[in-house]
Amino acid sequence: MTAESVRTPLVRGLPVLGNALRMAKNPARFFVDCYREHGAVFRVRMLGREHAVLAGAEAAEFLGTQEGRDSLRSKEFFRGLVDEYGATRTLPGEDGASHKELRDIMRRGYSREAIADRLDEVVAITDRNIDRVWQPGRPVPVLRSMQSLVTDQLGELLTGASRPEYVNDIRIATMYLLNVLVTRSRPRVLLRDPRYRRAKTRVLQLSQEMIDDRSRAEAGAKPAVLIDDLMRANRERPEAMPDSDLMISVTGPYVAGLDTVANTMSAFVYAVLKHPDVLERVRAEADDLFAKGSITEKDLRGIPAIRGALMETMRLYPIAVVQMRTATRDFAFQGHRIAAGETLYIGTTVPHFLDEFFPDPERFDIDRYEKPRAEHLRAGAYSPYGRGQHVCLGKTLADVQMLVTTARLFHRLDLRLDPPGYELKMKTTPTPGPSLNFRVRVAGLRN
Ligand code: HEM
Repeated sequence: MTAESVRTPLVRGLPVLGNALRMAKNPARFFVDCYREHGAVFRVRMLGREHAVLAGAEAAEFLGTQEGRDSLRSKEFFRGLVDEYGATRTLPGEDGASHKELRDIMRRGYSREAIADRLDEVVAITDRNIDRVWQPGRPVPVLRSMQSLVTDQLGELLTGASRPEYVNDIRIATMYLLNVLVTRSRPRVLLRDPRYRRAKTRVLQLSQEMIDDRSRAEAGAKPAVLIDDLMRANRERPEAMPDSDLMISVTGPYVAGLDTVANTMSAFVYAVLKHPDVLERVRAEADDLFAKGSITEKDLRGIPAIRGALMETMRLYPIAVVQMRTATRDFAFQGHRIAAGETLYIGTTVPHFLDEFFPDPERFDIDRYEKPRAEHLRAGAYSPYGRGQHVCLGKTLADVQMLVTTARLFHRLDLRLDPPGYELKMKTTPTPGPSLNFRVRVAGLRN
């Protein structure tokens, strides 16, 4: 059988809508079910458009190979967003040398360096949010509270100032941009919605404010590596970072970090509260971690239960279920022919749910990641942060942020599900995560 002769199956779906409803309901489950039924390569239809899907461990590995880099690109998926903001390019939408140039400008700002020496500040920001929102006796809407907390943290760490007054605008603008322009799961006409127009204006205002504030910052101001590096590039190499691109780049941490981190930490709270044995271990470790007051990055190596619970949360509740790409040329994958110009979903998180990689995959088992099991280390098995050249630039920062924040919440608070037997409902746009009505009750302060 020649490579070109393998027929790629088309997943059955509804007229016009295709597979959109099934996918919208539970994207992770949808791609796993299709993989089980059709194998590693199949086609889906969404609202009249057909997309090829490469799924599983080999597809995840493919993203990191030279052939993968030469055959796939991200540009088309971010073009609409770049145009909407009058920019020339944006990191996730560039490929090859242009992508490397932007990634090099932003690498330091998004690295662990941005957070490593500031863990006590992360704790202090978490505490001020706990004191404001997570009060004993009160039901707490988890996702919204996490969104405020994350905005507060990322603002301080990456841009030098917290801007809680913009959290709703960032959230609304990001939602419309991802749904309409990136995933294209909603019609373009929605960009005329006054709610979006207002949020967009406010986000542009936020960008300008951040740039102006940082220009005026005096010596001794809090470090903000990312915004400083972006502004230096704008001054010294305006061809690489023109004003228009600076405006969109300074809000990058919010767009990339707000939903992803808030969703993941909300799912973490649910999963830990749902498993009393895990809760006990998480609390014990968190209490030890904060027993001596100040914490360092080294201390985070000694919290295997919290780390395991976070990794398990990211396995079972992935934020980026697939990576979207366009084929730059004709190529073959496992005998299936993909034509230049086709749009593809790379199902990198499908192995998260497969027994051959994670035995008893539905079980929330926080000990999978320690040696000798180390189930995540098998080739292509675990990809919560994506794969290949666009792999999450903020992943180390995000890991540290989430470990410290969740440890602090469980150290300080006696949280309970509200109601006690609550079963998590998920939202799927703009990114999958716990629904807005997920609440916990603060039964008391532990510390
Ligand atoms: C739970 C937390 C997070 C998850 C699951 C996550 C996941 C991802 C994934 C899957 C991608 C790749 C998308 C693709 O290939 O198309 C990505 C890219 C990116 N992420 Fe994250 N992310 C998280 C948090 C953060 C945070 C906190 C930041 C920074 C503040 C950040 C910054 C970025 C950037 C800048 C990119 C673009 C990289 C590039 O295109 O080269 N992420 N993230």
